[in-house]
Amino acid sequence: MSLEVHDLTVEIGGRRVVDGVSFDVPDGARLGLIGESGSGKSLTALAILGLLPDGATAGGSVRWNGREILGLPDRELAQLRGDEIGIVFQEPRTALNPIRTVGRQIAESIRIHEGLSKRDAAARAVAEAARVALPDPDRIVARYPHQLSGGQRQRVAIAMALACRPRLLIADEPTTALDVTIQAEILDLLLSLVRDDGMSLVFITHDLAVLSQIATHGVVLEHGRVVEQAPVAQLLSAPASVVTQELLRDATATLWRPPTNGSGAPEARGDGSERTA
Ligand SMILES: Nc1ncnc2c1ncn2[C@@H]1O[C@H](COP(=O)(O)OP(=O)(O)OP(=O)(O)O)[C@@H](O)[C@H]1O
Repeated sequence: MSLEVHDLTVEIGGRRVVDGVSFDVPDGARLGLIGESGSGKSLTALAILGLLPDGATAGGSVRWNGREILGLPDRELAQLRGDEIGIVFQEPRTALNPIRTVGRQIAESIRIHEGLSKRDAAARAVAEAARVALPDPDRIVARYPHQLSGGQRQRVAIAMALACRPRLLIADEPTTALDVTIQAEILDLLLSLVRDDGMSLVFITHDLAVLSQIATHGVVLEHGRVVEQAPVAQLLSAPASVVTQELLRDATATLWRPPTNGSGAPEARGDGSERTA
């Protein structure tokens, strides 16, 4: 199933904050949307998902599996989200209900979409907790979000997003709120889950180092416009735009440094699998 975004615009209060963004995500592809804060990454994702804030309007075209989904009724979009398109946001605290156990929340997202009995969904919740490598899944499902670490909460949010095996995952800065070691673990987890299922991925980040670990293709945004789009290996080794050059300079050195190939130019396999120290 493919996602085709064509000439997408978003206006808020008469201001055009996404201005003619186009990109394709073929079945199983992993694409990164990258840019500085305020460049329009989140609003692009929210427009695709039909989750724009009140007062924002979208134009252009978003086709999912050949079908236009921009402007679909809320009900149909809600069904699409969760059935076929999963979402993970930056701050798992806001995605999780503080007064429900994490097992119940995972089970609910399965029940809504698959119509399982409570008992079957509870059993599946344990399996899904194990799938995202939560420790002691049998017992952790009985805990509340505040009893988990930030990384564990993000694993729960990922379990909820992927429980119904969506074909596309949209992840908006899912590791930004976490410390560097946990960030790397969550990236590894996401990459293996996405690969195992052959899912497509749209991954939003402001960090080229993070992008290089998870995506094969990058779309660089500035002021709501695409300034460059290329395989990640090319963005790393021959960034064409000033924006990408600056993103390369600012990439988190603690996680990743471009290896030198003698000429001083960075190398990358571009499949997102390398993690050099
Ligand atoms: N609810 C809103 N009301 C008004 N303006 C908004 C709203 N949300 C975003 N904007 C504006 O739209 C522009 C793009 O915002 P967006 O959140 O998409 O950027 P971003 O690249 O995701 O940034 P960040 O990395 O900080 O999340 C920014 O100028 C922002 O100020």
